[in-house]
Amino acid sequence: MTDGETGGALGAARDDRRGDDPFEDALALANHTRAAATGPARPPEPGHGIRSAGGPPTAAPGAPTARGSHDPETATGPSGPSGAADAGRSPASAPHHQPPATPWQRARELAAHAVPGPPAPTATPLAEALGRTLAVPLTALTDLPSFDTSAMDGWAVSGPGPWRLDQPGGAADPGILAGQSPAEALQDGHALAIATGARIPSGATAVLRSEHGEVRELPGGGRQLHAPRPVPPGQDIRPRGQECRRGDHLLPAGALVTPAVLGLAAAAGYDELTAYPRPRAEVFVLGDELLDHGLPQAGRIRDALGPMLGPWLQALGVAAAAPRHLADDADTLYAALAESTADVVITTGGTAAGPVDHVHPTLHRLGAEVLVDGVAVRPGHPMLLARLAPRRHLVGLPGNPLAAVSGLCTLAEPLLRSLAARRPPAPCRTPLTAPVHGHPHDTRLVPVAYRDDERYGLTAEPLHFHGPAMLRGIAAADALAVVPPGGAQRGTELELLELPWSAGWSAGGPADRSAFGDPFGPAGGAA
Ligand SMILES: Nc1nc2c(c(=O)[nH]1)N[C@H]1C(S)=C(S)[C@@H](COP(=O)(O)OP(=O)(O)OC[C@H]3O[C@@H](n4cnc5c(N)ncnc54)[C@H](O)[C@@H]3O)O[C@H]1N2
Ligand code: MOO
Repeated sequence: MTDGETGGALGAARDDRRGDDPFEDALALANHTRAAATGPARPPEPGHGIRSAGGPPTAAPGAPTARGSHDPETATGPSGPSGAADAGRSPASAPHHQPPATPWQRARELAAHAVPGPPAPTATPLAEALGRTLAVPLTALTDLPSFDTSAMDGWAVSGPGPWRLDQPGGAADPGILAGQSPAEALQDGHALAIATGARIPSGATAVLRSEHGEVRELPGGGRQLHAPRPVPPGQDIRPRGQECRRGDHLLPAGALVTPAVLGLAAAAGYDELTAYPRPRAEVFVLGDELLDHGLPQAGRIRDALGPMLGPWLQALGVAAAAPRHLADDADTLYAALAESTADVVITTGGTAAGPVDHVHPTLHRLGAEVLVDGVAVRPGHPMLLARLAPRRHLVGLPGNPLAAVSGLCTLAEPLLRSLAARRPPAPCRTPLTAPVHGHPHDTRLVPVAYRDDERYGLTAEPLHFHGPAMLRGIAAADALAVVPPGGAQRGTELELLELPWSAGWSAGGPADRSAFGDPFGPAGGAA
């Protein structure tokens, strides 16, 4: 139903809303400045038209050959003209030829293999290594612990008790503290106060915890330490090399640098790690209707994608520049794409063939190679992937927000994962708590939340509010369920694409059902 939404009097509304608007002005200024700074848009290289590598080389038998159930007119329109002659033309005058949609799984593979591999690894200071992938194994640069260490606050003791308490600094002597190097050996029958983490003096055989010892004054002066029971040798001493020996293999190449890996690397003596660079992404948010603050008004709406995509990309280990809003203007988009040096440019909106949908014509004008032009997935089927230069790609996300999420997970995530040398996530299949309708031909991605089921363990509950323009479902979700054409019954184990921040809980919480009201009828109704 929502596939058939139309833009209506969009063009007319757009003229009305130009006016005294600070965001509009800032936008215009930013784009103007940027365009002016770069001079006239670079002309395309002669003979470069749009080169489509798209098409589904492995289309499943019986797969749809036009773009799903969409208007066949748009699926069979003529190819646009190539080269400079069509620069700046509106899509209305150069209709985009829509090739067959690529099957969803194939689209993900094409995205993952769009680059031959990650760029060369670099030495990366620990503070910048989070989220990168190790290019070489992590081996210990030192024994850990690197010296025999007291595991408790108490006394280092030598031999069986009782022990004469050494207090070279007087009665208030704190003994050996962490960070100090005891110079003198402990004599047999002697004890010395020691703190957790302090280096064990040579000659010590064990540590007696402070709560287990009793200090008694001796009649002739001095003090004696008593233990209620015998202290086994080695008690509460962490021996040197207990965790690892210098040169031990700690983690393999390909491991993700997590906060815990940073901690381990620091403990093992590293100041920098040899890791693959973070892919650099730039996000261009298209749409003159978008506001960056306040309430929607006069036909204009808030930009939901700018605030979402930066952090989402960061969660994927990407260095993402602050999203830039671009005016719905072909030359502005052309200049921004021609100028960008990012590994991956992500555009939002403008992928369809509406009056101000400039993505296809601009790729054409740039001579980009379109690798995926439409995917057999709902929502988000107008998504696209193009090669701007040998190692520079563009992912065109549809403007509808959940459709954009679908494009992000389908095309951007595998591409960025390959660039970052990240491993694919472990396959995750979970039974559904409720049936989900399917699209007749296309894969569907449906937001689901994890639920604990007494009988089945971890299950996935399909969420409502999953229309292409809605984020309410995905905001409460842990994952997107991959629903095959035709749908899935309750209890079916479906592949899940986990959201990058998912940790088995969701914003609504298992007990709160209020987020899952029903504007669409049955759970998981077809988008
Ligand atoms: N004649 C046809 N029209 C449309 C088709 C089609 O096949 N034939 N496909 C529809 C589908 S499905 C989608 S998805 C959209 C994709 O359109 P675009 O990528 O060109 O996106 P826009 O037209 O710019 O915007 C679509 C929709 O999303 C809103 N939007 C855009 N950006 C944002 C943002 N940053 N935050 C929030 N909302 C955003 C925009 O206002 C529109 O409502 O095309 C359909 N049309
Ligand atoms: O159905 Mo569109 O692909 O709104 O996402």
